This record gives sequence, structure tokens and C-alpha cells, in this order.
Amino acid sequence: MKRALENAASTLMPALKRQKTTETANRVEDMYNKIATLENANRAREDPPVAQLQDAIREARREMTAEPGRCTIYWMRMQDMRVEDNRAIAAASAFAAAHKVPLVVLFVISPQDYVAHDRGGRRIDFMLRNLDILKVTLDKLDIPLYAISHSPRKTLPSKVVELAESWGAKTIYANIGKIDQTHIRARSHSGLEYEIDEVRRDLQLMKVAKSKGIHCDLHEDKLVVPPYKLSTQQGKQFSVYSPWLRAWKVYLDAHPECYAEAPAIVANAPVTRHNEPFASLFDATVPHSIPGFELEDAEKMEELWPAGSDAANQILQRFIGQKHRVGQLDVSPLNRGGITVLGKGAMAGKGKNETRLGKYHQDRDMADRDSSSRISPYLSSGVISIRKLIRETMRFLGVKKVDVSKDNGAGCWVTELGWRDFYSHVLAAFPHVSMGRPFQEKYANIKWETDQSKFDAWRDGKTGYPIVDASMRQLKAHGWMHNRQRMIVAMFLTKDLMIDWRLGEKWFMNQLIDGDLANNNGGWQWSASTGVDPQPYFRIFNPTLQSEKADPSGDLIRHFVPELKNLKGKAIHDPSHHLSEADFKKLGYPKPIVDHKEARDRAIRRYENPGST
Ligand SMILES: Cc1cc2nc3c(=O)[nH]c(=O)nc-3n(C[C@H](O)[C@H](O)[C@H](O)COP(=O)(O)OP(=O)(O)OC[C@H]3O[C@@H](n4cnc5c(N)ncnc54)[C@H](O)[C@@H]3O)c2cc1C
Repeated sequence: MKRALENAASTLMPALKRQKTTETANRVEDMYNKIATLENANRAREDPPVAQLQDAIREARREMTAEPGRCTIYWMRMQDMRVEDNRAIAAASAFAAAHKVPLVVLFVISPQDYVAHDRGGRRIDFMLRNLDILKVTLDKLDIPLYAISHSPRKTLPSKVVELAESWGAKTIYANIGKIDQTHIRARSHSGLEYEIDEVRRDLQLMKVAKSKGIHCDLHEDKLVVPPYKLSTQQGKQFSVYSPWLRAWKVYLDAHPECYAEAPAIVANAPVTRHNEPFASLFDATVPHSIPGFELEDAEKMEELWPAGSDAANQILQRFIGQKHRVGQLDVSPLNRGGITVLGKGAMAGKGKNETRLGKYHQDRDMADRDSSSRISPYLSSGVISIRKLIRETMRFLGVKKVDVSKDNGAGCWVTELGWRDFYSHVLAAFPHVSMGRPFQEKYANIKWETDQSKFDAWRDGKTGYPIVDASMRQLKAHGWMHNRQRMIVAMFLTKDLMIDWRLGEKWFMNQLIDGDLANNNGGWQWSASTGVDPQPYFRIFNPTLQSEKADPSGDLIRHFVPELKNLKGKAIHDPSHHLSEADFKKLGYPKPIVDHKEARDRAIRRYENPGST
């Protein structure tokens, strides 16, 4: 634990002990357990596990023998939950068909992983709902989807290999899991620490499989451009977005295969249903919930975020072809009644500049309407392919090369999709950021506040800043919020309340239906000014001004903060300063828990001199 813990805990722990608030103490302790020591972080940085995995995959492909065995396995993970345009399942299916053996789809539910990665019920429920649909889709192709639950997480590779052996498989295909080097420290009885992470787990899978004569073929599928393909002129990994984006564009122009569609999969022979050991796999069911991840609002979530690739494709087509609507705050992106101005399949046409995609460059920061695609839950779970989104923008624009110009809606949207690649590249090249450490080590020493009641006010949407409160309440109600809202609340927690960004990152992960380690970490470190290409620490959002820009109609606030539903004009953004004391009191709404100007000065002081108060 040594230095990192000493640095951070020196400020937080004593205060927490005094407060004796076990909830916070647990949360904080859990968070600090995930902060790697500087030594470990440096070690990972010098020899990044993702690069090791890429080498291992290349070597395994060179050694690959075409021994078919009795079946081929595709191990589906929680971020590639689709059949169409999925590289690993396409490769597995082609191999199985060429060797006339059945394809078996395996899904391992790993509750310990979900706990380790702070997953909440929403993301897990969405995963199970998608699994249900996939089971039916695959069943129609006589392909069994076998979902099992397994723990402990560290024996997962052996379990998968054991299953492969029992089914007589000689090949396992998978898409590389999360690019995630999270260090989970656990203390064994002997007091030793051990570390587990998912990239190293894939390396372990390849090793165990090889020792049993089973070939593992892992594919890059999550991103448009895989990590380590882009570098600066000095041969270094990028840490600034704009030059990275230029390099991304050059690479895409030269490598159109990056966004090419993966081939469709082939059905198994119908006899697969009758032959053991496969026949019984068809009977295995998908659980409805996982202990510890039950959802109270499961029905609402199902209504808001319908599962499956069909839903994802419809959401995409509406974004491409329909106008934005106000009053779309508590409804599914598939809510009826949208005005279609561009029919499906249309490439160009009159309505093109009127659709949500066509106007994205102008409207994208408006949080009071459906200005963005709301595709993130589907992308994070891999229910839709990122390559498809790129292809659709090209079709929309009628161009042959990927457009990344910010002066048109589709090009601008591609630059946002680019952030998703960028943050994953960062995670691969600078593993320490997913090990609980700031990208900029100089900020490891920042002094954070420890007031539990302030964190709770933020979490529960009771800060007295309407845009923050509306957003945090929306997060609780929908498991999602608009990008601008995420930036506002993250900046508020870290700069106005001066509370450790890692606590916010953890809470988001727990609540979000689109929780994605790379994007979440990137977003939090950007907001806290500790990350790559961050918001400079002295540029601190004024929550009231941000509110006026992001929610000009005030609809967002009125919807999620009913105490303010009768307010109009500027008062909706800052009621305590616009109403008389008596009128304000009648609202039953809290006064601002912090003075923005004072908080801003404190933040600048502490960032200027990390460690000072
Ligand atoms: C503090 C913070 C935490 C975040 N946590 C997550 C998270 O856990 N999961 C997640 O998917 N996104 C996260 N984001 C990024 C972004 O807010 C969401 O991707 C976006 O709001 C999703 O809405 P949308 O699909 O309508 O986006 P659109 O604007 O339609 O964009 C399309 C897609 O591009 C990608 N994208 C857009 N903006 C960003 C961005 N700034 N960074 C990375 N990718 C982006 C997403 O995959 C998104 O679905 C976070 C941002 C911040 C500031």
C-alpha cells in the first residue's frame, strides 16, 4: 500500500475514523484497496499487459493447427453481446463450418468480477436480458448458448478450459475482454497480496489452454482501431486527443478493414440438438437475476432500455433519420411519435440536416432534449458494433472515407466515437490509470475533503444546485445521463466539493447502465484535471452558467426536481438567488451546500500546490 495509500489516506482516513461512518469508511477503504502502489503502476507501464497479450495472440496464431475436435467454442463476454458483425463469433463459426463441427457459445457469469469492477444491478440486469434474447436467436440456428455462473474469478480460465475438454473442443474463440488492468488487492490468510486483472486473465487462459492442447484465438473487436496501432512521430503513445484523432483518421483511411463488417455466422447442423454433450446445453437457462445484483426497478429499466440488437439498430436508425424532440426525458429512445425526415436506406436528401445526427454538431450539448444517440448502453455491452456506427455515418454522408470534421453532424459524432477508442488506447498504454492512479502523478497528492454529508448530498441530488441535482436524480432513475450532465456533476464533485474523483467514478460505475471502465475513468480524470488531455485545473465549470446552457428550457430540471417544477426563467437554474427568502423556503429545496466562488478558489489553491490545504 505504501506511498499511494499514505498520500491519500493521510487526509481521508483519520477524518473517517473520527466520523465512524462505516458506509463511507467501507467505500473509501474499498476504493483505496484498488490504488496500486507507484512501483506496481510503473511496472505495468513499462511492460503493459495489453501489449503482452497482443504478442501472445500473434504467436498463438503462428502455431495454430487446424485440429477441429468435436466442437468449436466462442466465449462471449459482457462487452460483445451480439451475433451480427462480431469478429470472434464470425471466425469461430467459419472454423466450425469448415470442419463440420458444431459451434457452442459459452457465457460465464462471474459475480466476483462484477463486485470487483463496481458493477451495479442495472448493467448486470441488462446483460441478462440481452443473454435471454441471444439464447433465442442462437437457438434458431441450432447453436446452444450455455451460460454458467462461476467463482472464484481467478479460476475462471481453468473452468473454461475444463468445459472445453469435456465437450471435446480444440479451439476457443473470444474477443479480447475489457482492457482493464484494475488491481484488486486481497489479503490472503498469510497476509500476502495478490493481484488479478482481466488482461492477464486472458494471458492465463491462453497458457492453460495450450497446456491441454487447446488453441485460443482472441480477436480485437471493441474498438475501431486496436490499441498500439497509432503513435506520435517520436514513436510514443498519444496522450492528447487532437493529434491522436488526426492519426486515427490517417490510419482509418489506409485501413478500411477496420470498419468492415464481420461475416454472418452459419447455422449448426440440426442434429446438434440431439447429440450429447451438446443436446443438454440447449436446455440450460439464463438466470433472471444474480444474488447481490437484484433490481427494484427492473420493469422500468426494461421499458427505458429494451435489450437486443434489434432495439439497438432501431435506436440508431431513429438517431440517423428523425428530428429531435423535447419532452423525451422519461421515455425509451424508442418512444413512439418521432418525426422521420430521412427514410431508412436514404443516403442523402432534404431532411439530412434536420435529423438528430445531422444536427449533432449544433445540438449535442443540449441535455433537455434527445440530442445525442443514447446508444451507449448498447455499445458498452457490445449489443451493436462500433464498426456499424462508423459505416452508417459514411452512408449518411455518402462518402467513401470516414469523416471526422466537426462542422457537420455525422462527422462530429464520429469524433465522439473517437473518444471511446482514445480512452481505451490510453488504458492500454498507460495501465496505471485503471489502477486507481491519476494519469498525472503530480496530482496523486491532492488534498481531498472527507465530508460524508456532502458526498451524500451529491449522490442523492440534494446539493442546492438544480442542474447537479436533476442530473444525479436522473442517474438514479435511469442509470444514464447526457455527457454534458456527466461533466457538470463530475466537475462539481471534484472541484466544488473537492471530493476524490475515484469515489465519483465508483458511484457512476455502480449506477450506470452503460458503465464502461475506459470511458468512465477517462471522463472522471478529465473532469478532475488529473488525466490525459484534461480540462486545465483552473477552468472550473460554473454550475449555474452550465445549467443555462445545457438546459435552456429548464425542462430537465423541472422533470427531475419536482420541488422546482413551477419555476420559470433564470430562477430554475439558481432559485436561492432569484427568489425571496420566504418564497425559497416554500419550495422545500436545499440551499447550495457550497459557495461556488469560494470552492473554486480552494480548488485552484490545492491544484496549484498538491498536498496543500
Ligand atoms: C464523468 C464521465 C463519466 C462517463 N462514464 C461513461 C461510461 O461509464 N460509459 C460510457 O459509455 N460513457 C461514459 N462517458 C462518456 C459519455 O458521457 C457517454 O458515452 C455519453 O453520454 C453516452 O450518451 P450517447 O450514447 O447518447 O452519446 P453520443 O453523444 O451519441 O455519442 C455516441 C457514443 O460515442 C461515445 N462517446 C461519446 N462521448 C464520449 C466521451 N466523452 N468519452 C468516451 N466516449 C464517448 C459513447 O460510446 C457514445 O455512446 C462518461 C463521461 C464523463 C464526463
